[in-house]
Amino acid sequence: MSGTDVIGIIGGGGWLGRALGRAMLRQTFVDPRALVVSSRSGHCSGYEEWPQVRMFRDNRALAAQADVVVLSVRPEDFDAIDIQAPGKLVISLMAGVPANLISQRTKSRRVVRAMPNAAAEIGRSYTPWFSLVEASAKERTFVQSMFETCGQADEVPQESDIDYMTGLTGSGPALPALVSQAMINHAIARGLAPSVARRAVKSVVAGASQLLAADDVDIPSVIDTFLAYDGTTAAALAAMQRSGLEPAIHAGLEAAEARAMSMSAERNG
Ligand SMILES: NC(=O)c1ccc[n+]([C@@H]2O[C@H](COP(=O)([O-])OP(=O)(O)OC[C@H]3O[C@@H](n4cnc5c(N)ncnc54)[C@H](OP(=O)(O)O)[C@@H]3O)[C@@H](O)[C@H]2O)c1
Ligand code: PRO
Repeated sequence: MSGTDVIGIIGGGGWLGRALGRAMLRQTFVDPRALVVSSRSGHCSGYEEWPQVRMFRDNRALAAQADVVVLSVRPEDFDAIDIQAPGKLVISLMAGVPANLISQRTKSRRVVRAMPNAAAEIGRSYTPWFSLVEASAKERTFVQSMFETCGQADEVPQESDIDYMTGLTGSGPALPALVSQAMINHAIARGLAPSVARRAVKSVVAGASQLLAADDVDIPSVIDTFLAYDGTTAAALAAMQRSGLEPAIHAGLEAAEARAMSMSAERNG
């Protein structure tokens, strides 16, 4: 792997493909002349600032030009992707498509499965990744650095970790979104102006996220501190626990994992 490798993103105009492509360009991880992207129409929006990025309709042509192929189409669209990439590094962002199947179809053993999330758009994804065959030190550095252009990343030792984390971190941003929506709904029902309710909740959730993200902040200690204070916050937390918040979150994570596993199982036949 080298800094001059051509990177091709199949589905490079989609939500995640575009977020990754733009992050790599912004962070100068890839030169715009070394980025190729594809869509069914042959045009991908989001790259206007980098006119040297090449756009393809034909995925075989893209794969022929690229040293590294990123698969960022929806899982159900994978069947229509007919590329040969023997010896090339193939990085899939798809949920529920097993690495072995990707390897079989692309004719490459060098397959990595990664699971970024919607915060890639603002450079705040968390991306676990798994390599089907043991990656070389150069490949590891390349993949890790690629995903660090849009947030934090970690290699994980087994593919089942990716299926689990498809829910935990891939779908993860949707969980606080749902909690936020519940808070907004409550505030509006109690008579707050919707604009004030939305602004208040967004501000609280964004502020809390930054507070919790600090390296020296330990989440269980934060909860213990609120409980020990024994005031209104402790009352809220205790009532939420009694109402089954934790089982509800666990059920959500298990449902996402089960969906990822059943998608994989269906594809493995
Ligand atoms: N969004 C997330 O937060 C997220 C998080 C983790 C993982 N993922 C995974 O990332 C993948 C992409 O998700 P997404 O949310 O970015 O979906 P998306 O917004 O629908 O993007 C997929 C793109 O693939 C393109 N495409 C479909 N068939 C194609 C083909 N034959 N050749 C070239 N391009 C093709 C589509 O573009 P045209 O219709 O213009 O061709 C579309 O823009 C999925 O497999 C998903 O499981 C997504
Ligand atoms: N977003 C995609 C989905 O909802 C994959 C993980 C997160 O299926």
